[in-house]
Amino acid sequence: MTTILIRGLGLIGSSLARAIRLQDATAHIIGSDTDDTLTYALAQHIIDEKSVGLTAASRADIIILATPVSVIKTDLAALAMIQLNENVVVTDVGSTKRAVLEAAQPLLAKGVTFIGGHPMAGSHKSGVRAGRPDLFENAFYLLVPGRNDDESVKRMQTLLRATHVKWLVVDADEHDRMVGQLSHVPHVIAAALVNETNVQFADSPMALRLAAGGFKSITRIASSDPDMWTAIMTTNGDVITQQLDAYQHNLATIETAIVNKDVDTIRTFFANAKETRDALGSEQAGNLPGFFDLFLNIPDRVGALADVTRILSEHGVNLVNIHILEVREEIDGVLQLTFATETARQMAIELLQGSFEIVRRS
Ligand SMILES: NC(=O)c1ccc[n+]([C@@H]2O[C@H](COP(=O)([O-])OP(=O)(O)OC[C@H]3O[C@@H](n4cnc5c(N)ncnc54)[C@H](O)[C@@H]3O)[C@@H](O)[C@H]2O)c1
Ligand SMILES: O=C(O)C(=O)C[C@]1(C(=O)O)C=C[C@@H](O)C=C1
Repeated sequence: MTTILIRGLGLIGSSLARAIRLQDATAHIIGSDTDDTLTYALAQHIIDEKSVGLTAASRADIIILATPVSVIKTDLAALAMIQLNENVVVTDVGSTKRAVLEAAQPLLAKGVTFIGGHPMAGSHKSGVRAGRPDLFENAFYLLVPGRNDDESVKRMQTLLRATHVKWLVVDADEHDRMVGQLSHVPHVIAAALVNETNVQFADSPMALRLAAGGFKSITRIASSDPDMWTAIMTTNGDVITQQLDAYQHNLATIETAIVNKDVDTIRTFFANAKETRDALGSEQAGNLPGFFDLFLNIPDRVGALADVTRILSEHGVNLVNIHILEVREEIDGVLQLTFATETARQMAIELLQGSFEIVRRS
């Protein structure tokens, strides 16, 4: 039996737990998080045991740190003070790697195996309820081993084989530069665009509701957790600010071309971007938007819930998750339906809006 301690059972930690569980029913999964999260995770059989802080660390064969990077750093320092299992593998899922590897030095100095990890898949949603076992399927999972140790890397890959990821070993500098451009800068841009739009519409707040696919798709990630992103900005700041400078230079170039009505430059700007973006595709894992929710008022009558699922399945619309948020006797409840694609959610809206009241669209 393998004992696995997962510290932080949010989107990523609970998705890993769910995937491990699918592959290895005998694994003993211990969770460490807030009591609310642990109670939910235990009830849903995502974990087998609740624990506090790092108290279970000494019993674990693998320790997965899946909290914000700031907490991962503190935990790595604390782990260096604890007597761990001789063959333990310690890993993390943090979005930056130089700071994490630096914080792992005292642990490495004690001879403990540490392998930095970063699954390149996720969502703007957070928390244990957002996790799913297939979150990482076909996504890249970057590994930054603390020292050359192929055997430990293989052990970790075996433990996490149910994630069905594509493993890639990189060094910490390379990692932070790549994800800076591909993930961190885009999150800054999305948040800045939303904030600036808010300022521009200060005198007409209703205008934001006109936002269609363009604004929504470029700003989806602005809904991500602020604490997680603060920790990322403070641990990859030098790279991010350099890349933002280059981006601003690019913006200035297109701005000048627009002012000068320089049609050739403007066209080349869009043509180059289209060529690169088209080659990337839109449906590959790690790129998927992840979750599309729909909220319905569900009347307090026998069979109402069954009607919703029947209508959707009759039309081949797949649900990722269904969750009753409120049920009060003789009063409508709120039903949360989660879909994997925007197309599926749109179909569901069309199919259900005649029979049920749609209350919110996130
Ligand atoms: N969200 C993504 O798309 C994504 C993708 C890849 C990697 N990551 C990285 O994975 C890590 C987790 O991100 P997430 O999206 O799962 O976040 P999340 O907010 O869904 O989960 C974080 C969990 O950690 C817990 N936590 C926070 N501080 C804690 C503490 N001091 N003690 C115990 N528990 C604590 C929270 O209660 C929460 O359950 C982050 O380091 C993030 O950078 C995120
Ligand atoms: O899909 C999203 O919502 C994400 O933000 C996932 C995303 C990314 O930027 O692509 C976010 C942070 C991670 O470290 C890795 C993946």
